[in-house]
Amino acid sequence: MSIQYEVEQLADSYGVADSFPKDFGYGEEEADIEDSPSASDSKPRILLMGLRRSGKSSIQKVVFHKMSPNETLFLESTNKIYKDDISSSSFVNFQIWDFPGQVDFFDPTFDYEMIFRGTGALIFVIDAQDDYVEALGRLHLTVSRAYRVNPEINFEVFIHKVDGLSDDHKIETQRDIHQRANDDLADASLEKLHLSFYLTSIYDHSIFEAFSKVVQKLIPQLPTLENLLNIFISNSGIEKAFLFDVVSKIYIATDSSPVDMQSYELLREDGSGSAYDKESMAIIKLNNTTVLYLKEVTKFLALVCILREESFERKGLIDYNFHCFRKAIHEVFEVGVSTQRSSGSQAVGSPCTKAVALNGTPRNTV
Ligand SMILES: Nc1nc2c(ncn2[C@@H]2O[C@H](COP(=O)(O)OP(=O)(O)OP(=O)(O)O)[C@@H](O)[C@H]2O)c(=O)[nH]1
Repeated sequence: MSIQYEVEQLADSYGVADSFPKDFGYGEEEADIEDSPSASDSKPRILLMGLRRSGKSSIQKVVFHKMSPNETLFLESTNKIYKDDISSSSFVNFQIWDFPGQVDFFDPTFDYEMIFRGTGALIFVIDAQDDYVEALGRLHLTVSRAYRVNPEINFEVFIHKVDGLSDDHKIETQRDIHQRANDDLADASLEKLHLSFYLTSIYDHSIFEAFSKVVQKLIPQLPTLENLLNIFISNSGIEKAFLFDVVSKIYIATDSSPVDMQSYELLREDGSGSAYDKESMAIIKLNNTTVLYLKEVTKFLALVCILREESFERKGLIDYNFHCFRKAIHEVFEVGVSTQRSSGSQAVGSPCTKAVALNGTPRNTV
């Protein structure tokens, strides 16, 4: 009946927290670009690059700073590298570096080797509403340089502003960009360099979905989180479950059943950060006999489940399983973070008191 045994086994057997990156994304927003390479190496970094006006700053503001898409019309051009450390407000403890469109690799003051060495993912944004020939040239130059410095980088191409394109046009644009970008790589004997493509727009859920996937690739605990979600839903009669970053509303993990876009759009309406605390929960009955169930997992993570009304009759079981699930999630992350923060205020005590939220905020668990 319960999942306690299974989740405990899983949490125990996984080398979990040991693999948590030390200094997982902490850094000073105003930190200088000339950070020492060793310090930069330890901070997982997502770079946002692309031509001028392709939409880089808009993406960052909409996903991580709750800017409404219409407000981005008034964004000024970025003239220097803008570093955004989102670790204090979000589970996603990464730095995002928004690069001005005109970055010049041949400028001797631009130490791209140092930058690429500490990079986890490089997102290259292409404006699909514009002529993209120049962007493709820039993409090739950028990824080939980055790959030579650090072949471990995940290369992600956002074919952006697709809200202005018809469905047919979207597919054709993606096919064409995919083909040309890979042809360019083949010509340079860089077949091993893998590019992932996403169709995105800040005017709908697609930018959140794409960012979720980019971030998930950088979370070493992802398979464990997916396993825990699978165990949780199969023992609780739940159809689909997502672990959401409360602030950005990107999802950190989901169970292994397919993601239905309509569900995801629905979920974006929930989990808003401001009034969110340990007691937070929501049960929303949707008129199509489906229930949306939201619970706090950590200060930065919420579990959102979709289930049938009749399954919800066993709410006691679901709540008990959730309790075990939540405990396991805390265990997955706590050791690495508490080791990392051992010089901080929280003491390493019994398993019930030492847990910390995922980005290091001390808190008590049940
Ligand atoms: N239609 C549409 N417009 C977008 C989208 N994303 C961004 N824009 C618009 O594109 C314009 C440029 O956006 P920015 O975010 O300033 O572009 P940037 O790449 O940061 O530009 P630089 O700072 O010059 O490098 C703005 O007017 C945005 O409103 C999108 O998904 N769809």
